[in-house]
Amino acid sequence: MTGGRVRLDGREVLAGVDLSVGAGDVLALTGPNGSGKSTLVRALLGLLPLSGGRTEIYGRIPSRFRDWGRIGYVPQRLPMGGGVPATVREVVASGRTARQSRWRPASAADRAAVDHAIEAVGLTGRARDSAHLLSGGQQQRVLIARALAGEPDAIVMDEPNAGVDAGNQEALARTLGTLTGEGRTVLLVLHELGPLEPLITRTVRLEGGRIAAETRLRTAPRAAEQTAGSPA
Ligand SMILES: Nc1ncnc2c1ncn2[C@@H]1O[C@H](COP(=O)(O)OP(=O)(O)OP(=O)(O)O)[C@@H](O)[C@H]1O
Repeated sequence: MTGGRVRLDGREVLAGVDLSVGAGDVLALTGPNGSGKSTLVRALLGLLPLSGGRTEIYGRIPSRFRDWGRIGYVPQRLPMGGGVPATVREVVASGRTARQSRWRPASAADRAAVDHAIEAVGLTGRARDSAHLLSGGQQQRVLIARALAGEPDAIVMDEPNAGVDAGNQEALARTLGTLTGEGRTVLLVLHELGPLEPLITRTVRLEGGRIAAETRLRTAPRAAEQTAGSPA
């Protein structure tokens, strides 16, 4: 994003943000309530229009980007519940659609990816249960599995630890550790780094819709790998 601005209800909620998320980065977006973190994430994904500036996903503006299977988005709140009850497996399988041919039924690879995603978040035993009957922390894991089912290169999570107990936060850290070890890119909105701290490569702090501070904590695993692998 370059000079990204977003106006909501006549108010400038993002006031000129320059942010680049590199391959293999594990970037934590922090900042006080109302500083614009969710707005920034949604604007980066093209879910909110910019009133100024420009943003690109893998080199394309969001309206021209087609390869949505490369991105897994875990929103802050559950879009599920209320409506038709769906099983954990059904919700997770819906995350596979961006990778599937539109006219073909799920292949063995699709089913294996869904099983693998459910296993990664430790919900194999609950796969046939109604997702809306699970606890908040477990529902969060269902949404994470839904994002993982598409085998994305980049995963974006808005406050994955909000309202989640310590045990589930540790479980998320383990799942994310596997993903970052595979060189995937992660963008997280976090109130506090908590158990995810050892995985974070960069923090970016927003205040009043602007970037107030940026810190690099460690080299991104993929960047380190590339440096190590490149000829001297
Ligand atoms: N649809 C909307 N219309 C008008 N204002 C909005 C809208 N959505 C968000 N805002 C305002 O924009 C500001 C930034 O909101 P945003 O949710 O991006 O902040 P945040 O940093 O993610 O906050 P939190 O940590 O509380 O989730 C807030 O002041 C919020 O009230």
